[in-house]
Order: sequence, then structure tokens, then C-alpha cells
Amino acid sequence: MIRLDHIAKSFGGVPVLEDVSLEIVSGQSLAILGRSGTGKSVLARIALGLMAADAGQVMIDGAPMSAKVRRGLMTQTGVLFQGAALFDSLPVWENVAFRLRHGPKRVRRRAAKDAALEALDKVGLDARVADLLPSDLSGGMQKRVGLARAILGRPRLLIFDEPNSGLDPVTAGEIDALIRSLVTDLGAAAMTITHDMASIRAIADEVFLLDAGRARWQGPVEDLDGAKDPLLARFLSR
Ligand SMILES: Nc1ncnc2c1ncn2[C@@H]1O[C@H](COP(=O)(O)OP(=O)(O)OP(=O)(O)O)[C@@H](O)[C@H]1O
Repeated sequence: MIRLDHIAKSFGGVPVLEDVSLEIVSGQSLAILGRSGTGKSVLARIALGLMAADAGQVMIDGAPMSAKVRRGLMTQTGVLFQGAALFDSLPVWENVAFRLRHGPKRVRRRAAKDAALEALDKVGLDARVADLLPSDLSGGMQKRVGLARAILGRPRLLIFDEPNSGLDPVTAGEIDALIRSLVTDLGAAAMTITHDMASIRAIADEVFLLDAGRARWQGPVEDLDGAKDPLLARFLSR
């Protein structure tokens, strides 16, 4: 579904990504692991076409990224950023249906609300939550709302940037399990940025350890424990 070939990106002459190649096929869940500031979010933005790479290419369904490909990708992508990034002044259902109400193809209020209720149901929230404001909800419920917004319209690509930040371990585990089941249900390609090894084991099929602008270790999640890489070992021992 998405392939990154030899991506490089610098800021002010300082290289962040030097040579990154990866591929996520539909139905596959890839976790990007790496120390703070290694360029994981930059990589996600380049994958989405929100930031241009200095070198290398992003391919979507075999076609190189272009303005047209990016527009198509936007309608088929669900994103959950750090924090749930909800609009405080809008009720939950309008947050979930935001894309339908404000996108290029506007959907009527009733239909948008129905779509929001269906997405909320998929993330385990009942209709009573729909008319509340985000500030009325717990952190875990807010993440669920963010997930409902991400899966609305059955996207083919899902990007999660630290979906568990700020949650207690039990709630984080519930969100991980939910993410895994949503990705499987949608058959989407998923990229999750996280530092959390428990999360990686729950969510990922494949793991990509980014360090010094390159893949330091890359492989199936089952191979993590046998891996000899010292940096990976430090993540695993946390
Ligand atoms: N638009 C930008 N302009 C200048 N520098 C940037 C920009 N975006 C990112 N950077 C720099 O690129 C580096 C990588 O940032 P990025 O946010 O991708 O790291 P990260 O791995 O996601 O970190 P964290 O785990 O802390 O979220 C940082 O040094 C950051 O300051």
C-alpha cells in the first residue's frame, strides 16, 4: 500500500533521516521505534505527503507521491496524533465526523451523526457519549474518540503517533487491543510510532528501529526477543 524508498531529510543542514526504506502492505501493522528526536514524526509526515523529502520517494499503491496522489491518500487515511487532538468546543460526534462535515464532499448533519455513532460503537463508546464535550471524558475515552475519528470512512492507511501517551498501563493495554482489532477489521496498512514495547507486542507485525537516520533493526515482532542489537535490548529491558 505504502512504500518509502531511500528517504532523506535535513533541517538547516542537520540530517534527521539519511536513508530510510520501508514498506507496509494492506493488513500489516508496522511499529516505528526510536529514541526521542530521531525523526519518527518527520517520517510519518513524509509518508502522508505533508512534508517533502529531500531525497527518495514515497510510493502509494505503486504510484509516486504527487499532489493528486496526496489528495487521494488524504481521503483514505486515518490519523491519531499524540494526545487525541480533539476540538474542545465541539461535541464528541462532531469531532468524529469532522471530515464529513468540513471536507470537500459535505455530508448532511443527520448522516454525519449516524456515521459518527457507528464509528463510536466500533471503539466501544455508546450513543450517550456522542453529545458530550471532550472535556467531559476520561483520557482513555478521549483516545477512543480519536480512534473513532481515525477509522471513520474505513481508511486504507492508519497512522498512530504515540497512541498511548498519558494513559495508565491498563487503559493503554485496552487501547492497544482496540487498535489491533480495528487494523485487522479494516485490513488497513498501519504505522504506529511508539516507545512502548508492550504496545509494540500488542499492535505490531513488524518493527522498525530508527536510529541516526537509518534502520538500525527491522524485523517481525516475534524476532524481537532473539535480537542482538544493544539499542534494541535497552528498549526491551524497560
Ligand atoms: N519543521 C521542522 N523544522 C525544523 N526542524 C524540525 C522540524 N520538524 C522536526 N524537526 C527536527 O527533526 C528532529 C526529529 O523530530 P521528530 O519530531 O520527528 O522526532 P521524534 O522521533 O518523533 O521525537 P519524539 O519521540 O520526541 O516525538 C528534531 O530534532 C526536530 O527538532
